[in-house]
Amino acid sequence: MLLSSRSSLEVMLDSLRLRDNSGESSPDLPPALPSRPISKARLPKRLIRSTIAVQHVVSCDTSNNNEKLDVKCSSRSSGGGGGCGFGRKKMIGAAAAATSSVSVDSIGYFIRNKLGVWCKSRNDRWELGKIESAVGEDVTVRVSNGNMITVSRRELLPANTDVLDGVDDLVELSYLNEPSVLHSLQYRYNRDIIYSKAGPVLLAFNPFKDVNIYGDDFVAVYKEKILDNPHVYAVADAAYNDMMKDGVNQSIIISGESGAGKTETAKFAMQYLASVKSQNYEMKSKLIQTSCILEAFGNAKTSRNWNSSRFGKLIDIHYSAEGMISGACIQTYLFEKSRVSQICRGERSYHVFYQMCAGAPPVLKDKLNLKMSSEYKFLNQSGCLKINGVDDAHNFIKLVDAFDTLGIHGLDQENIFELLAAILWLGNISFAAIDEELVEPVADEASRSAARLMGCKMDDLMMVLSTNRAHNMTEPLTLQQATDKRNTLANFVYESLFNWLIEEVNTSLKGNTQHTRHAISILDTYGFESLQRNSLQQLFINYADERLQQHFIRHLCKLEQEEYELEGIHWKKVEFEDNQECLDLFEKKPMGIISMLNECSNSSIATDTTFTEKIKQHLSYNLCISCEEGAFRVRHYAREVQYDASGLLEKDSDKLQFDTIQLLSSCKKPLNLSGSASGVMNQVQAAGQSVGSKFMDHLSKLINQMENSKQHFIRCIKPNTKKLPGIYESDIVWEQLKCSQVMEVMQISKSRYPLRFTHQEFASRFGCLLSTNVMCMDPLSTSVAILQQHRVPTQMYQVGFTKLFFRGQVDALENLRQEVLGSTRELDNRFLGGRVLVDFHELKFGIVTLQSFIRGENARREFNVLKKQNHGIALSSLDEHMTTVVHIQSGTCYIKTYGW
Ligand SMILES: Nc1ncnc2c1ncn2[C@@H]1O[C@H](COP(=O)(O)OP(=O)(O)OP(=O)(O)O)[C@@H](O)[C@H]1O
Repeated sequence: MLLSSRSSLEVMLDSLRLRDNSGESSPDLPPALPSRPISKARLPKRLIRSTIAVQHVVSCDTSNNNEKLDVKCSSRSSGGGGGCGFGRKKMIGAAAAATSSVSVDSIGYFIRNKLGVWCKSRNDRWELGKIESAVGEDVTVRVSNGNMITVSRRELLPANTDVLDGVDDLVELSYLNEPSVLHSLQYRYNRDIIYSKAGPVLLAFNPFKDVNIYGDDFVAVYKEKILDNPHVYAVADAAYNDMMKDGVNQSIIISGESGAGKTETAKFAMQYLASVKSQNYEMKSKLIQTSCILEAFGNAKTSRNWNSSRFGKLIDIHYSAEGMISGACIQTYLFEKSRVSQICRGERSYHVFYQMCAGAPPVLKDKLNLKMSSEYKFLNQSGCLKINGVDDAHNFIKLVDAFDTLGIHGLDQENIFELLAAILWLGNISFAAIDEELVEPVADEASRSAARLMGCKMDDLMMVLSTNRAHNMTEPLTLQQATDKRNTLANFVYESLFNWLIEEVNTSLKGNTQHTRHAISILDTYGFESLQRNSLQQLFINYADERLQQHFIRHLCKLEQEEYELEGIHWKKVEFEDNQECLDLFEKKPMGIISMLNECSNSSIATDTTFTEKIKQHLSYNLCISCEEGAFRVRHYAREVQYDASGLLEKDSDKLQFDTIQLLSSCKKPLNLSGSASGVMNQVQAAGQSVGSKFMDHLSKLINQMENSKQHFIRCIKPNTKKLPGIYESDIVWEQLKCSQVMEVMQISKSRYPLRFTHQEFASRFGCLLSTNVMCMDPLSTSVAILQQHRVPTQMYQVGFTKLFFRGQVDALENLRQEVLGSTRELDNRFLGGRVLVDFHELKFGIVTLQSFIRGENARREFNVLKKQNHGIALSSLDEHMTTVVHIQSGTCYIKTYGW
């Protein structure tokens, strides 16, 4: 019964070659992709195959009936593209997938079967209805409120049967078009079901209210697998289990617009991961309290979010081999320090300033000469001091609690508050004119308090704020120069304080590194930003977002499809928008935006204008950029943004004046924050690396870290711009789904093969199920033999050059394997135990002797070979029709039979 080791491989390669040459499927190969079975839903009796291809107009016949349903794709824009060419180009994927229309041939079918359709009403909203009649191009649809709407038949889209309303995974929908996906998500959102799956991606809607689905009880329910519906806890649980099972680092990548809920989602994920093994209570509470400190110092009210994170962060949670938390580490990037001195109308500076002013006890207030927040220019300039429903004084108490939990002791806390107060007083330093143009700082309460709290001499501070000193020359300052210098100093002190705090937090979370085996990282990214005036901060935020989007599509669209192609399996390619061109714009060396910025900000003669000219000269070939007077526009994957060039070079070089560095180094504070910060600054300046190039390196490291881990993606969605519960704005939701290419990811997921084994893995895992001699067969032949022998339906898998691809789990095979292993392990245990072992030897030799009498030499020889292998166990048995040799080695059971 030995199978030839060459034949199946050769046959497969031949058939693949044949197929490639002829363009047709070989009969030896599994059939083309079947429709994915719909698990929860009952399909309409007449099954309609819904192959919606993107980009090109395609038509597919109904597979099970005589009537024809054509599903066509058009590249009609459905708004939001911002009117730019790039935006329209983007519609190729998502919009095309979303506009598959009900064609002429199928109208009759829809009428007869009373099937639902989507059509757009005059106010541009999707309406669900049933076709009443069709005349020529026009179709009359009765929509759900009873009204009749007449639309062109090309504008109709098929609707899913209502059995599919609110499915957990959108991939289960028969029709993945815009209104169907939006309807399904709205159906869930209206019922406070905020999590849904889009294939491998978890969609998390911001409910803007408490939905009571978090906390210890819910953690327990997901830990025990009592619930398995989509939830951030389920994602965290999968990451934890994968880490324990495969011994591989994991990462949870959370993305979405500002205010979409990334930080909250990251906190829930962290809460779960800190609780999954609850023995290390101290580390758990430290980890949870970290958020309180990070948010106080790094979050602020913006126009989009009352608690917006003004930095990106990656939290690594470390685990021991037993799955216990052994420590954690936080990396931050792109901290927005300019917010300290400049805030837009209606926004706030960092929460901690308001918390301190409202909640500091009288003794501390006296020490800091602290006033109400309304008395500080840095805080009152925006006209917004309070946030509805937020108690700053109470949050101050919570912050001090968090400091205590993390072991940041009293003296350090006091120094932190002194520096915060110093910053506020710096902002109140005013300038008096000394002639028509030049100014000097006023020696008043503000400058005295700032100098005292920073620990420097008042005169030194006054000198720095009245002159620029370079190359032994002293130049007086204009009002603008003096104000900028003061603000730069304040921003720098705050940033140094923030960095120092992160280091302190990391020291506290370090734990026992000796016990660390693996880590789960949570990435809470900066959301894409397009403000009225966009400068360096937005340029880098949007570059980072672009880079992470590339990572997202690379993993979920590109690599997956490339693997199918490389493996030579049947696959209908889904087109998606690759943002590589836009990334090249930033990353190319030496002529990308970041390299050119770096070069210009290190040059003494370059200006913002020469920088934009350079962009124009060297990058105009790239379709993603266009230049204007004093600005340039970048066509990002999300939308087009105009960046103001003024001040870019100065912000990118981030240089402190030499006299400012000297001032900071002279500060005598126990924390020596400013001193250590100026040391770092010197190094940076010496290396000549601008903010942008440093950030690009940092981001590359971050992405590499992700690449070396198993990734789990969460996309947060903002249901409305009003930041209110219960409001679902379809166009806002669609814009977010479309930009992030979630539609394309779903298209791929709908027909993907989620489970895959190399031929070797499959053969060694399931070889024990083969009743033929597998020892001499190559892994591919073994794999094919297993699949054939166990009659795995050919629609469920495809055989690639090096791997087997499965549509779903191979539960049946797994169960069989468990049975075989279970019974052999039992034998194993029994035979290995004392007396039984003696019985086994007697039995074994009895069998062998008997066998050699009856069966000839074949099986006996095989058995003897196995017997000689010390690490295995072999057992031979005999029945009426065949002899079986069972060999257990390294946990795998091999069964060979020799027939009569
Ligand atoms: N799952 C949730 N349950 C309840 N409220 C939520 C949830 N997610 C978000 N929110 C609410 O929305 C607000 C904004 O969320 P969050 O700060 O997490 O957004 P973000 O995407 O991190 O924004 P940014 O990019 O500006 O930092 C939260 O402060 C909270 O009020």
